[in-house]
Amino acid sequence: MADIGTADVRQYLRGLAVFAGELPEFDPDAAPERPEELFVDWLTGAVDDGVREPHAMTLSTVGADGRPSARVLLLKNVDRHGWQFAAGAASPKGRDLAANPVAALSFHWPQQARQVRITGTVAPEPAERSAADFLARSPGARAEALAGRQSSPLRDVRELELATERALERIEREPGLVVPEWTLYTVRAEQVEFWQADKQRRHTRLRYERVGEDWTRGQLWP
Ligand SMILES: Cc1cc2nc3c(=O)[nH]c(=O)nc-3n(C[C@H](O)[C@H](O)[C@H](O)COP(=O)(O)O)c2cc1C
Repeated sequence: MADIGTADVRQYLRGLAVFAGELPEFDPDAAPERPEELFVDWLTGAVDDGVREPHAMTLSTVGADGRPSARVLLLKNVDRHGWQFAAGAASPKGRDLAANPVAALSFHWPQQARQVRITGTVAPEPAERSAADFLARSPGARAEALAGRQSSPLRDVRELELATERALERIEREPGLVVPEWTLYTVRAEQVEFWQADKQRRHTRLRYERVGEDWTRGQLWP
């Protein structure tokens, strides 16, 4: 690991590689009519190139106080209805979404120097779909959700250990148990931008914009 003092960080960052390696082609004129089709194409390309956790994305929300907040989540599904993720409704992000049902999602696949940016409105799915998502999680992940209190201050690690242990026991006793606040959310995209880096900085940007149930698309200046 490099040993750098804080005074040298600027220089150190300047020396790091960006858009290294071979970059894929992106022809915006050949792009499909719908953004979810291109998204799945890029996602599978990221998987093929060995991107770790290619389905991890940054979810940005806005709180009741107007302040933004961002964190990484896993994508659960994408289809013509939108991009889905799951989270606790009582968590800070769940509370943000209740106050302001809008969000931005961003994906970054460094091996291909690609980025996808999505903005839209967010709606919870019906309880039975959220329950199905919950039951598909591993026992450990279900126990974590059952223990609850996500993002509240942890004063004693033993309290967490005890709560997780109890939650795991309960899940073993009641395998069909569902945490009601576990929610599958769908982002109904209004804009989806596909960004492909170019080593010469002539990046290619294609933005889709929703028009009812259809989409228009056009390129943006880099
Ligand atoms: C790769 C990765 C995947 C994650 N997936 C999820 C997820 O699917 N759902 C979730 O609630 N939190 C997930 N997290 C944790 C969140 O980033 C976050 O710490 C947590 O949800 C609390 O966020 P909040 O305080 O803004 O509500 C993930 C974190 C990482 C690094």
